[in-house]
Amino acid sequence: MKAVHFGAGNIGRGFVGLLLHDAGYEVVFADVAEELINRLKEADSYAVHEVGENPAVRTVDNFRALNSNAQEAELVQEIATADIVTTAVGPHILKFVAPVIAKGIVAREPGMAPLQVMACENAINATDILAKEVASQPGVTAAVLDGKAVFANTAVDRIVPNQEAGQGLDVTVETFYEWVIDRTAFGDAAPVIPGATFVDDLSPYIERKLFTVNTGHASAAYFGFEAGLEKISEAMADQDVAEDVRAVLEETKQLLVAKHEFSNDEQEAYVRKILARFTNPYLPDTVNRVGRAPLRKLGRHERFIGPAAELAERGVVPEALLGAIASALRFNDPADAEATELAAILGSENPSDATARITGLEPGHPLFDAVATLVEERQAEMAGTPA
Ligand SMILES: NC(=O)c1ccc[n+]([C@@H]2O[C@H](COP(=O)([O-])OP(=O)(O)OC[C@H]3O[C@@H](n4cnc5c(N)ncnc54)[C@H](O)[C@@H]3O)[C@@H](O)[C@H]2O)c1
Ligand SMILES: O=P(O)(O)OC[C@@H](O)[C@@H](O)[C@H](O)[C@H](O)CO
Repeated sequence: MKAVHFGAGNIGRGFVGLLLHDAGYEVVFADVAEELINRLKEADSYAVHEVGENPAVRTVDNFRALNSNAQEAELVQEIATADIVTTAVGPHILKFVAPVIAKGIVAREPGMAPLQVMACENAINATDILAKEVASQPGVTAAVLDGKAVFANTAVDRIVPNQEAGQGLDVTVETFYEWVIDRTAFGDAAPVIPGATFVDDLSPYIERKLFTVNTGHASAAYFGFEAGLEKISEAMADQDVAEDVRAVLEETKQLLVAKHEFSNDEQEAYVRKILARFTNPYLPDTVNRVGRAPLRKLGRHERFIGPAAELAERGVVPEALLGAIASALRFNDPADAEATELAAILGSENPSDATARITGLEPGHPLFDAVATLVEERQAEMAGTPA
């Protein structure tokens, strides 16, 4: 069995690659980072260090690696003969990996089992985004894809921080993990991945994950950044930050319980478990990594505006989420390209236009004015004049 995995970064090596390896797949990593790919080509194995409660070291071997820019022809052949394709590249990168995936699908021999494609990104229905990109490639139609590939949405959860320099290919991760996969896409031929959970309806799981783990995580990052703290565990040790994060997760809990079939007690237990994960002192995770790409995180269906908009539509003023959104607007890490772009938008557009551009909210939406007020306040702060 063979899997081609795009993105040999933190979650690629520390989670998806590990679980596919443990499921018996040979993994072909495809990445654009030349040095990383060369290291993978030269290595026979790497170690995944699981830190926290019940620490363990796992070994990943039986992999190969390809540079997806320089070795496209080889990559097409690997995809043409693979059982599975997964990605962990970031939601905005899916459009760049779609062309080679499309070529690989088109090159599959008639009679082969369909390629099973799963995007493992932090976004609602990321695989649908990838499938749409694949289907829009020249020469690819629904008829061409029919029978040659199936696309399944997934939710992936494991905190994998940026790795220390000098660690080589080895990855430090938390012990917890969860990979939930939409079973319905596969008919009766779902892959066997012992570490994954297959469900008939993914939407409660992906929303619970994104609006609890990622909403809470990003809140800790932005509140922590504002407080001048470096690590997520330090942010969570700060009483004010911890209380603010808790308040945000109370609001998303309210939405998730109202919307899905999670009981209040079940969601409360989930929240507590997630908060405990953020405090893991063995995990060197930073507010800069977790807060990365604030424009993506402030998107319409993302971890802040998504739940806040739905609460507002239900007549609830999401005070704590608005506090986190205000904090996200202040994330001005100079090393983050999206933080720079965010500052440029705030510096050049009126509050209403900037709100629409940053969040995708439409004027007239019940959340719009509250966010526009935060935008205006942030603009005044940046200009050094009170709003
Ligand atoms: N790190 C985590 O804790 C975690 C957990 C769950 C989900 N995720 C999601 O997984 C995805 C990847 O996150 P990460 O933390 O591993 O990031 P990362 O930056 O460590 O890894 C991304 C990798 O993708 C590669 N890449 C970029 N463009 C590419 C292209 N065109 N073709 C092939 N490879 C390309 C990069 O070189 C990099 O190695 C994101 O969507 C993230 O939200 C991350
Ligand atoms: O990957 P992002 O940028 O969407 O979010 C940053 C972190 O919150 C994220 O990577 C978490 O560590 C992960 O989602 C945990 O499962």
